[in-house]
Amino acid sequence: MAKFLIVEARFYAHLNDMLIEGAKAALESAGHEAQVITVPGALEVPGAIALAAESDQYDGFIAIGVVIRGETYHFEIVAGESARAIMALTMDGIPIGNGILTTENEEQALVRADPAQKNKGGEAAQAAIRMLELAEKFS
Ligand SMILES: Nc1c(NC[C@H](O)[C@H](O)[C@H](O)CO)[nH]c(=O)[nH]c1=O
Ligand SMILES: CC(=O)[C@@H](O)COP(=O)(O)O
Repeated sequence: MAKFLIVEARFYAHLNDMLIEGAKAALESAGHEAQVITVPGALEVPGAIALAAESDQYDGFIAIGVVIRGETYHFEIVAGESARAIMALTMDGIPIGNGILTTENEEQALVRADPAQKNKGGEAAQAAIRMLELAEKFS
């Protein structure tokens, strides 16, 4: 059994609840443990993962959040920089699945957050599980 940390950017609570439900279901069905911590937004997720990875308390990580386009360029920064920083951590060998949705509107986010529809939270958890398997295989 591995220990995963779900790092959620709790900007849209009702959407996060669905994403976390899907992620936890995927982890539990694979026999793994899940804990959840919360940060304000997607820009804080990579830093929180980096801090938690440094603690050596967890085997893998799932980033959860929702970034919905508003009126300004800020969407590009939040969506792009959180993804870029998470990818950088992945390239450092930290097993991470990225379940941060980046959508044009809430309707698109709802379909992707819902475990009964596109289940992006479960998808991110499965990615993290696979990356941990590879980290163990190549260590
Ligand atoms: N607009 C969204 C944000 N913005 C907040 C940033 O992520 C960050 O918390 C702030 O800039 C302080 O550093 N975050 C989301 O997760 N989703 C959004 O739609
Ligand atoms: C993704 C965002 O940062 C967004 O929610 C902010 O909205 P706005 O660009 O209208 O300030």
